Amino acid sequence: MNDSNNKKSSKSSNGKRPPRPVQSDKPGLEVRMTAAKLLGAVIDRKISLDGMLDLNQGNAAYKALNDADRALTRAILTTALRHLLRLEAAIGSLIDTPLPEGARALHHVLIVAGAQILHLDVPAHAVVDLAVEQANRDPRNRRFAKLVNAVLRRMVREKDDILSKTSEISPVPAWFHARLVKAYGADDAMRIAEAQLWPPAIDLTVKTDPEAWANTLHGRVLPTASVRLPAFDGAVSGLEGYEDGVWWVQDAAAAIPAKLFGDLKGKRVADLCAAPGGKTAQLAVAGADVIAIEQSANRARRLQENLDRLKLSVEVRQADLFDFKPDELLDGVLLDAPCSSTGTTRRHPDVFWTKGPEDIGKLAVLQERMLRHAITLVKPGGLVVFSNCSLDPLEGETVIAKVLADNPNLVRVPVDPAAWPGLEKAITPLGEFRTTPAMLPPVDGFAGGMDGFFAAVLSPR
Ligand SMILES: C[S@@+](CC[C@H](N)C(=O)[O-])C[C@H]1O[C@@H](n2cnc3c(N)ncnc32)[C@H](O)[C@@H]1O
Repeated sequence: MNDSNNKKSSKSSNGKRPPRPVQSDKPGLEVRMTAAKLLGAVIDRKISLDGMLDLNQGNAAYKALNDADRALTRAILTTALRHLLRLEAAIGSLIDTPLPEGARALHHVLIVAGAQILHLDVPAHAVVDLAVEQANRDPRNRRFAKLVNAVLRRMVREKDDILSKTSEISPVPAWFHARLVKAYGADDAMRIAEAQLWPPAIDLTVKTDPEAWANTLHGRVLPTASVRLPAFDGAVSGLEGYEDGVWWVQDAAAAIPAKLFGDLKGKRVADLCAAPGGKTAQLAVAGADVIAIEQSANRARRLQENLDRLKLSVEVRQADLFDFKPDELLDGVLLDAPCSSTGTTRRHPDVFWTKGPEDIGKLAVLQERMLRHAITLVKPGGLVVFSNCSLDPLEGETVIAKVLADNPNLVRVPVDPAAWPGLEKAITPLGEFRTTPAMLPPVDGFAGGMDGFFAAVLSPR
């Protein structure tokens, strides 16, 4: 260690002051204050939770917490966002008159406390105590401190009754629930909406021998050949095989699109929206000669780091896919297009509160443009796989139908359900993949569910 590392300095090596820890004489208070502040940023200002929880560029108060407090803050926030609508209904049922319109800070304190009382293993009396303290310390909330105390104490007493009464409410916003009903019918819509409350499992894609890795890691092999891990608390980077780069984390549904190419040995393939690279890695492991295109410089860097860990050789180009023209037409193109991500809300429960119907429409237009470009890069008889993690047909089935409608030389190559035992129900009559979070039921102590994904295969003639 060199000398400068040992000197105490109020500035970090880049000359900026390090974030100041939140001063609090009450243990646990800074966690709740940070959680309430970040909850407000998501639901009132549509700021992405992942960005705020990033350890490099994220929120200063969050970064200043210790590891255990950060984990608790994250747990409170994901729980509060998953259950937001039911928590709001619960709080509404415990007060005589609705909270004043502008009392957002008070709303956030109550939601943060409610999420812990109803869903987390935190001593309830401590939760109430901290919420009252939080209210007292904020001039906007001080006059409501007694109300906070009364509402939360009742919530503790009537927990079971509240949980049962609010279980009828769809956990997803009304605009999205209506879209689910239109696409999947009322029963499946409620099943899919409920499934977004399930904490997601961790799935791995392994380079070879999923059975052996499932044995080693006490996991189970899924119909996608992914290895699903049992619930555990630690970091995946501590598991066997991580350092050696023999597997990577990838939801089972996300592992499907790259497999739809079939045999890729010796084929020249482009992955047009590549980072962080789960699908690029699959293409390379399958023996393709891969060019990975990624527009964002940060994400292209992360893609390269991930490929380096996996010891995979891929040509990474930081570029806009619309500027990419290969010297010769390719055997295959994967377009895993940017989307509303509504299929990943178990993992990213802020999506429903940061995105709206207008985003779905805009993204569908972009996806269609991207697909029209992608099909020009492939030789006749080659394959284009189009995919994304949206649950909305506007970003999936409709994009494919529109592009097929005015390209008479383009055909859909239907996926054969017989090739996907255990996932036959995820293949539509037209031969497209449509997974939802309500698929893959829980088995033998393993969590159920998979991301909502759409994938279709096209071929120019
Ligand atoms: C859904 S993510 C891709 C996930 C990736 N396929 C995987 O499996 O890890 C979409 C990616 O497309 C990138 N992207 C968006 N617009 C792009 C464009 N015009 N050209 C190239 N990449 C783009 C985004 O930066 C993002 O990294």
